[in-house]
Amino acid sequence: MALAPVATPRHSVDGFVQEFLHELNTTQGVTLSASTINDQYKALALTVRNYLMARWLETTRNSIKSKSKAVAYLSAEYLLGRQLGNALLAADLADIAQEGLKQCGIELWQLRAQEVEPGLGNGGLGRLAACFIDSLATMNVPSVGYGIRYEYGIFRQTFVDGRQVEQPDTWLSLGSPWEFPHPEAAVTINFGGTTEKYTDEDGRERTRWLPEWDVQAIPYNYMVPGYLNGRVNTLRLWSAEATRAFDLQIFNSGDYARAVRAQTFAENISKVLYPEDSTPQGKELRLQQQYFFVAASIRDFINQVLGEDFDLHNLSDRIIFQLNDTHPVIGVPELMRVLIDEEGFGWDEAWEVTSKCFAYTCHTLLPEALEVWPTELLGRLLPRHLEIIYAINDRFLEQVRDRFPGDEVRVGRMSIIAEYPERAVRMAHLASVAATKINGVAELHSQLLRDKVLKDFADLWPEKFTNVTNGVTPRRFLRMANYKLSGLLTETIGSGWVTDLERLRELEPCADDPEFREKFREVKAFNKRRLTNLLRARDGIDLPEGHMLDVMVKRLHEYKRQSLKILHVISLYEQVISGKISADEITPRTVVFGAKAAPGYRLAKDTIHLINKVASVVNEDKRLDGRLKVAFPANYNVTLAEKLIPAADLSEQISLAGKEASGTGNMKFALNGALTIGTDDGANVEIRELVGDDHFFLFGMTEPEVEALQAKGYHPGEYYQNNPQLKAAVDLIQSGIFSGGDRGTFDSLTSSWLYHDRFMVFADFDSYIAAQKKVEEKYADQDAWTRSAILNMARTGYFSSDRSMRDYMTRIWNITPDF
Ligand SMILES: CCc1ccc([C@H](C)CC(=O)N[C@@H]2O[C@H](CO)[C@@H](O)[C@H](O)[C@H]2O)cc1
Repeated sequence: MALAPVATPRHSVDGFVQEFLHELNTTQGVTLSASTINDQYKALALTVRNYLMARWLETTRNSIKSKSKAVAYLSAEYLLGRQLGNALLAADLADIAQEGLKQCGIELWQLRAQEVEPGLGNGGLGRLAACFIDSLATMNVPSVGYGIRYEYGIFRQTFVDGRQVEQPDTWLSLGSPWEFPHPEAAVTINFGGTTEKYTDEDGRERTRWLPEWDVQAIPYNYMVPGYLNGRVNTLRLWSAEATRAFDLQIFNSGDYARAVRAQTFAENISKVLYPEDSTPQGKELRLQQQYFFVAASIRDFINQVLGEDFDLHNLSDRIIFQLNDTHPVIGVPELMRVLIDEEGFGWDEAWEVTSKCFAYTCHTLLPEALEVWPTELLGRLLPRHLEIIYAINDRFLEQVRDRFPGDEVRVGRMSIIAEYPERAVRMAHLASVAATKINGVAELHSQLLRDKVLKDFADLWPEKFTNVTNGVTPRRFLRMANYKLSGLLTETIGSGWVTDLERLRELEPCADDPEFREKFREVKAFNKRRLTNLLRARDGIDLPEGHMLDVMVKRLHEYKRQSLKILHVISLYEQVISGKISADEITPRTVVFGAKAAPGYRLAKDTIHLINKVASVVNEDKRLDGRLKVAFPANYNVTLAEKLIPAADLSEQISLAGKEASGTGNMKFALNGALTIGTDDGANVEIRELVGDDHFFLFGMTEPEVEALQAKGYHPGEYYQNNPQLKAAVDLIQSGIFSGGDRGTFDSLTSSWLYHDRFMVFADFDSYIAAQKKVEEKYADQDAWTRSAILNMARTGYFSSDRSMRDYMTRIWNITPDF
């Protein structure tokens, strides 16, 4: 008996209101008059879900029915941002909801403000994953995102006396209306124990894993709606629960704590996101998290999509697992274990399949960010996987010796197993051996991977290496975050740009149109007023009228050089209070920072402290006549980015060349009509090539120049001694003026600069200051500035994550969208 397809509510104000009130009454169990904002928000979310449900079920049914190849995006992080606005957009419900709610006496923006964003990521890598799954859905690509449903996401940042203090991220405290738990599809995940050899019924020598303990991986599904295309893909996040939640015997023996210990122990696995984004702490729980979600995802895809009668020899015809950095690479020995130990494949048979099922994206250039797991730890937690990794390595090193006979130094360098300082597994080497394709995230980055970080592997397998420059979704970071600009774009070139961002090119002629420039400036002014209202209400920060907004928002890390930005501010301040320049020589500017520091990253936290202390002095010093301000709203996240980026005039992308793999904030700012001051690093290079040198403030050493200076020997103290402006700025910090007269407060920072300065802040200082002069000169000519801003927008359509997905499909996945 054919079931009727799920009814979608009527796409009208009445249909919407009816559905909303129905959800308010039946699901929230309240009347409109008695409902709280949270009730109304929940009911609205449920209503929007209902408009998307039919297409979600349809998409899921088709993806299981279709025999076409799909992508499984494996990522330990997804920085999703708020869901309501994006769902309203995808379902083309924003206007209807606005009107319908108004009829109910409710303001849509108030309900949107009720949503706590799922902060299931640290920064660039996590947000990129979120942009990518949005593009995969909008481009009709059969795909599923797999990850971890952390109970606590990235910490909430507060400032106490200018210092970062972390608060737990209780994003689930009011429940999340966007998740669909499926405990019936739980997967058992094993840990610990030993392995044993045995002879199977066919007399073959086999190995089996005898795990010591296990947990349940419970899948929670999230909708990933395509933009106005009737498709809804799925994001499947795993949550850990104890297999035996409660031990009644132990409870009855009165040892209540031990009775529930298994539960707490198990739950710990998906309890909290590790807040580091570049220096792995090597904690066992982190490895448990990685194996937990990857093993569940592989088993889930085989069970739920392929089904038990699927011949796994053909697995690579149906799936490609994209490894979002090395965090999910334990999936390689896991798939080998499943094929050999559970499916009875021989080694070569299993490797034949496995080595066609994975692709690896590297997101970093910092050696310390490359994960290595001590064999002691990995062997204790996953004894069978360590055996398999050793076997993979043995066969790999045979290949290396064949190709480079007698070159044992190379063998040692390339081995998946490091012997020093302790025996450990190099996860980037394992990924490079197993992956069909290895890509960096910007052209310069991919080149540096080939020439340096993974050179040995590029020499061995040049065909494996490719590049896919990052991108950002134009739905969230333009259409939704900057709706005033979107309106101007659509009225000027039509609405096609939302799914075909290169269409922005059609705006180029508008740069020479004074009328359009005026409209563009009105939009920017609107966005600035909106930000001003937000920061006043959110942080008690007052943004002065008519200032250039100079914005630096990204994780706090020495290589990103927030220190260079604050030294610029301190230098301007020093010159005024020392009378070298008068305040009116300064272009009215507010420098806006947004940045979280990993809790254990001392110098990063000291930099936050310095920035806040400089702000509290500079913002109150009348001698500046209010022409230079510093604003540092706390808890920078996706929601704040959506308000900050559209309001920005100047985008700070000032990392030391050769350190930032790509950057994605740089793309969001350019697309929202901000000009970039930046080094030739990461994707800045490609942004500058596309927008043109006249519309980009380039400064600093190039990557080869950095290498050369490093090789020659870099002595930051000399730059300090020989550069009076730099010296005056550093001395002002050491004077104690920003620390209530205490001269030593920032010694950790100033001494790290004077004696190490690993990221060459002093070496690039002069060039940076000179570029900032050019910024001031250009900003004085608002028409020239606006013209450049429009050209930045018109020429950066390339940085759509839709284009990135097209590149992955053609260069790595060999997949074509479902049409
Ligand atoms: C602690 C282990 C660890 C190490 C590295 C990472 C990430 C790879 C760091 C990260 O987010 N990298 C950023 O990835 C972005 C997306 O490709 C790039 O645009 C940024 O340049 C890069 O820093 C997370 C956690």
